[in-house]
Amino acid sequence: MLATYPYQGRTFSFDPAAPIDISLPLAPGDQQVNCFWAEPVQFETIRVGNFVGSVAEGGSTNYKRVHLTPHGNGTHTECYGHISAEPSATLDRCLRRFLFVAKLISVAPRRQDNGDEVVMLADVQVAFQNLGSHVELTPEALILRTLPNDETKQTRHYSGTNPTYIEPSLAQYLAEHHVQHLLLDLPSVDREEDGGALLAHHAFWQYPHATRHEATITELIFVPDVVQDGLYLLNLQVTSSVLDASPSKPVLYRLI
Ligand SMILES: N[C@@H](CC(=O)c1ccccc1NC=O)C(=O)O
Repeated sequence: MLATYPYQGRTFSFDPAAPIDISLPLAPGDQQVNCFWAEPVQFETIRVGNFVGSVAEGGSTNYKRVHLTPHGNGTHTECYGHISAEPSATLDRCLRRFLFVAKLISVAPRRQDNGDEVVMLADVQVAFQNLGSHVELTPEALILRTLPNDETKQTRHYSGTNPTYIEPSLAQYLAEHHVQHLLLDLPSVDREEDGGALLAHHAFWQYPHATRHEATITELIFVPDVVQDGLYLLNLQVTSSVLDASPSKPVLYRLI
């Protein structure tokens, strides 16, 4: 059974029973994706008096404390609070809608003279054109799958490896075209070590001169090869943490 979704004067259809989860799991141990020198996720069994929060150890319930670093462990979504001192710049205030029309494109980064691998604006523009159908449709969200798309992206330890990032002019272009949400399979839109410049973050949020308060960036997604480039309905879910970032669960539905 198909459901319909209206967008820019058209009616699209999607199958609610066919979700495509593009988040990475949050699990303890060193088999998980990791970046920015974060400690691995930890789930700690709570013990109080005779109580043990582990059914395996004889307790009545599982009851654990979670230790995690949103920017360093797994799929996460952030708002401009990532680069702002404003106390009100928290994701729970910025992200108030959870369904968006998204385009998924695949782009290979280009090696720069200094050895950096960078996703270039020109290549993204070509990929947009190559989508064929719905070329004229400006999406609310852009999902960037970098090539090659090997499975190791799900478990990579990125810290200290100078991972791929995006050209700041690409972030600027997305802001100018009112793309509110950027999702990508990299640890950051900016260079791992850039002296605190964070040029693409600033360009995407137009911070601080014309801050795009509702715009978000989602990092460390993984889009399997079987998912084709094209038009999707994106359901972007986060925790209600009062923080600049949250672990997140982006889920796609193919739009037809
Ligand atoms: N590149 C920045 C650091 C940075 O971007 C960052 C540091 C810790 C956690 C997350 C970061 N950026 C993520 O988007 C710098 O060199 O200061």
